[in-house]
Amino acid sequence: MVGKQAADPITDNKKRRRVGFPNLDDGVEANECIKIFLVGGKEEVDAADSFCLDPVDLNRFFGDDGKIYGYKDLKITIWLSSISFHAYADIAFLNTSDGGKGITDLKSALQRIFGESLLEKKDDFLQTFSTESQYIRSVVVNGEVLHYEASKEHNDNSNSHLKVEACAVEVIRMAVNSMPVGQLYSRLVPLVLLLVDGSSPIDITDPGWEIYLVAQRKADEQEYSTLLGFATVYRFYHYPDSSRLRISQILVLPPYQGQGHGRHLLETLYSVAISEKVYDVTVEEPSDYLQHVRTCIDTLRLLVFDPIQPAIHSVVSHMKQVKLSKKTCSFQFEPPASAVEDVRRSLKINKKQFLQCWEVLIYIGLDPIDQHRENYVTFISDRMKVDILGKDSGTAGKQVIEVPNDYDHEMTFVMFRTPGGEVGSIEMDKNQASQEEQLCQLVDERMKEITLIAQKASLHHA
Ligand SMILES: CC(=O)SCCNC(=O)CCNC(=O)[C@H](O)C(C)(C)COP(=O)(O)OP(=O)(O)OC[C@H]1O[C@@H](n2cnc3c(N)ncnc32)[C@H](O)[C@@H]1OP(=O)(O)O
Repeated sequence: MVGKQAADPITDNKKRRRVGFPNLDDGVEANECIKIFLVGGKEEVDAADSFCLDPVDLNRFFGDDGKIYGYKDLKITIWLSSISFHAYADIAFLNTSDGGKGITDLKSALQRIFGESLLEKKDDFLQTFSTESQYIRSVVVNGEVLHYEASKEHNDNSNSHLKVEACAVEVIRMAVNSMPVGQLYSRLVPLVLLLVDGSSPIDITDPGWEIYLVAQRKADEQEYSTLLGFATVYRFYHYPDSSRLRISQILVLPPYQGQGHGRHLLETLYSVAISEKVYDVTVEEPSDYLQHVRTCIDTLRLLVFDPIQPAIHSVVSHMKQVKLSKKTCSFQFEPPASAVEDVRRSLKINKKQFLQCWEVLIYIGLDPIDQHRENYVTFISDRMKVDILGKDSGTAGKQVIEVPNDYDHEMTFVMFRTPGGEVGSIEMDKNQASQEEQLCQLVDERMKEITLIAQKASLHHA
């Protein structure tokens, strides 16, 4: 025995290791083993060039660590119909074994995303392309058509079945708390969960919710065949006799993004707000890209809104003539209260959004910006300081501290006042240096956003 031990140490070590850590299962991240395809017909299921979705984060549906356990070589392929919004999951693996972390219940995890629209049998799923081919049409038949836009042909590289060819695109408005519409929304929930960051489903029984569907039909046909996108909007009461519209979720299906449908949907919502004399329109936690599209639209609307042109002109000419110092200046760079009110009343743009656009309007007014860039950056930097620190940001005894925050760079600062306003000078110097650095970084980012929006807006305005 002694001789054998001495002769075969490797085998023995291996055995010991196995006893210590029996079949340890590292699991696999949901993001790595699940692929979801959006398909518009039977023939696209299993086809090599189907349209693959890019979900924000699949891991969040799978436990605390986002992992799936107990499967060897797991591959999950999900087909999501863009006709009826049913889904089917093809789950393939070599074998299952409990490696200490159990065997993940895939069916219930997938149901948390896809709910009742997840069908068990592939044949049933394939059948929906014929049995439910008129699904969208049957839902929107009683809807109110708000907008007509003859769409152009797009020569992009997207999947041919999902491409919007010569067709008519309309926005159709419906209350969510009616049977067919509530059911359609329920079938759209998986797309909302997968593609709208941080979203959760709306309450389809609440009469305050409306859905605005972007639907397309072929030019030579009367019936709608494809849903391109949608927005859910809540109507809040506003004292004494009006309402506010809040856009909660807006989604253009990925194959149709970047073709102007999001823009048209927002423009339609604004025209509803204007014609129904609502107080204003707000957007619930807009993503960066939606905020970009929204600010492009609003800037274009503001560029042709006469009542505010004198106020823009006054700020622009002051900025062209005077060198702004970093110190506080008595000139009023903000839009006057009357302009804020005119913009809200006529265009339904709320004050916060107007201030975002105001910066772009001043930038465009200074064109060509080069010789006024320094002044403009001071203006932006001062505005950001006020946003972050409050009006009296120059006062001693206030500091900015950084707070981890997943949502918004601009919210990562908190101001606090130290007791008696006294802070150790070395400590203060360090903090101020890093505050300055961080502020510079935020100003840089904001300058990039403004430049991009100004370029787009000038292009469309010209
Ligand atoms: C409150 C919330 O819901 S936050 C979450 C928002 N939703 C999401 O993030 C989900 C995923 N994203 C989406 O659904 C969409 O991308 C949206 C809703 C954000 C924007 O909708 P889209 O249809 O993609 O935007 P749209 O096409 O109108 O405008 C985007 C770009 O297309 C350009 N465009 C406009 N019209 C056309 C056209 N006819 N042809 C080609 N491009 C066009 C615009 O100039 C714009 O370009 P830019 O980004 O370079 O400025």
